[in-house]
Amino acid sequence: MAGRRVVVFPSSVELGPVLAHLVTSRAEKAIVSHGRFTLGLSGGSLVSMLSKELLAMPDLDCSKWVVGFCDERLVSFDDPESTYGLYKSQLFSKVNIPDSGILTIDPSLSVNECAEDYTCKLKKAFPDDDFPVFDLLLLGMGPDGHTCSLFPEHPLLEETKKIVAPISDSPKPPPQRVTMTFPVVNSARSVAFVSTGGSKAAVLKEVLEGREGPALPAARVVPTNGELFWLVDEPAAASLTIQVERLVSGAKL
Ligand SMILES: O=C1O[C@H](COP(=O)(O)O)[C@@H](O)[C@H](O)[C@H]1O
Repeated sequence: MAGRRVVVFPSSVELGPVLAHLVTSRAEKAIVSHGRFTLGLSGGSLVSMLSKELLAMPDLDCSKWVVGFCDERLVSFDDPESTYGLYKSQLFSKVNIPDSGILTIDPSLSVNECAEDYTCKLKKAFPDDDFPVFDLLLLGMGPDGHTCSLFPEHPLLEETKKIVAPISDSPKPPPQRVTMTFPVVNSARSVAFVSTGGSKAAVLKEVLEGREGPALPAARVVPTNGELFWLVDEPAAASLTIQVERLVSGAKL
């Protein structure tokens, strides 16, 4: 597929620094171009890898970053399932992102109100866009092929109007979440999936090489005008037969 780069690393040890460099290089470019860097974060296994690798970057300056969440679980910020809560303790408390630059959900609201409230926050942060155009979205993929909180065979896969949607029946706990929709994901200037470990091998093959039946959610991420990276380790890539790039540490994307 044109514009998609599948990049395989021996392990997350080599992948991590390349991911951090991707983030900071897209940040520099965005700040030169339009004065700020808008970053969408996912939860799950990404949180600890990204936090560790960004904190290891020399002279990290996040003062012009605006950070949102690709999806968020509707739990209080001190719940171990809260994606914001995890980033707060592992990253935000240690870098200079202004509080006003961190766009959080309001977990005290009902799931529908929460999605509306988060939609308003994104519209305010992106007043010129019909669908927010993030400079970079970092995505994960579950072993079922979900990304954000967009799950296989769920009606939300067909959402075309909303920026943020509520979900009350997430098959992965917790059941109540809010999620960016595909129109937002596919409007981004850059999208990078991070997928590691042998538990992702079978689904990664289906997502990247196709399958019988409807495309899995992660396969529906095809940025309209943006670049798409799949950063994976050897165990996750073990079943792939497509051509991939193999990189080691020090590589730059
Ligand atoms: O529930 C979620 O899962 C996905 C994938 O997580 P991973 O631990 O398998 O990498 C994550 O991207 C999403 O943000 C999260 O809410």
